[in-house]
Amino acid sequence: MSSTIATERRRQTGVVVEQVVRRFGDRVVLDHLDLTLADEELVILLGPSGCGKSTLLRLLAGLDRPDGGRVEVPARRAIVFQADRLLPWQRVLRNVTLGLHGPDAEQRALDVLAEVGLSGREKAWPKELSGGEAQRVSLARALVSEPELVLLDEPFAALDAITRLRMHDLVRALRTKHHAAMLLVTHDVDEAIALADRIVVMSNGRIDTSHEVRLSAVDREASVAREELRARLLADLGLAGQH
Ligand SMILES: Nc1ncnc2c1ncn2[C@@H]1O[C@H](COP(=O)(O)OP(=O)(O)OP(=O)(O)O)[C@@H](O)[C@H]1O
Repeated sequence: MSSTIATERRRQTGVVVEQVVRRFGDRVVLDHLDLTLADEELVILLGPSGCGKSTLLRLLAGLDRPDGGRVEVPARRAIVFQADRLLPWQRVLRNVTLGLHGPDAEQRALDVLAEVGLSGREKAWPKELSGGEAQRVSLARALVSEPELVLLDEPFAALDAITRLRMHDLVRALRTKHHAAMLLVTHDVDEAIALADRIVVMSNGRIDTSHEVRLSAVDREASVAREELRARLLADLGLAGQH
């Protein structure tokens, strides 16, 4: 495999990461990592702290470049971070329309704010929002440009448990509507099981496909299957016996 740098963009959705290497000084954080995402697939990326999950998302977002390997991503991408990163001096609506062009930009922003349950809050300032509302604005901002790929870096980690469950329902609803592929990083095994089409685990700078899990609605609803999967994922993360 050659290690030429070739970050390609293409029209289709879906993602191909092939033999990607990223180093920081002497430290190899991504070590010939492979990952693909199919069109409209929701993949959850689990992995211990510091293993390189955010580094991979930043590469896919185009915020960083690999030292080797190949990254193919769709042209329209959006990223949602753990902290909302809203502009505090702009109202909610303007935070969503930023970077949008065209006469229908405002209407599109209002529509997507309605989808995330924030109709009527468009004139609020970010500081007036709860953590859950601010993250819903972040989701609206990500989705308003109709991305083919949405990257979510621990988007709900700072929220309380009930708000987090509501956000899971919202993500499921938004997926049906927007048809984007999604790659979501989390430390929360239950969040992974609740949302994923496929769960992948990263360790030692790679994703080991022998540990990946595909989930059907049936697996998700059958409590025995869910408990087995939970135990297995915790073991993969080196957290066996913890809850
Ligand atoms: N710009 C940078 N310069 C130097 N080192 C970096 C840089 N970005 C990331 N690293 C290092 O790369 C490693 C992986 O970081 P990364 O943030 O990708 O991990 P992570 O899996 O997302 O961790 P966490 O789950 O704790 O958020 C860390 O050791 C980090 O210090």
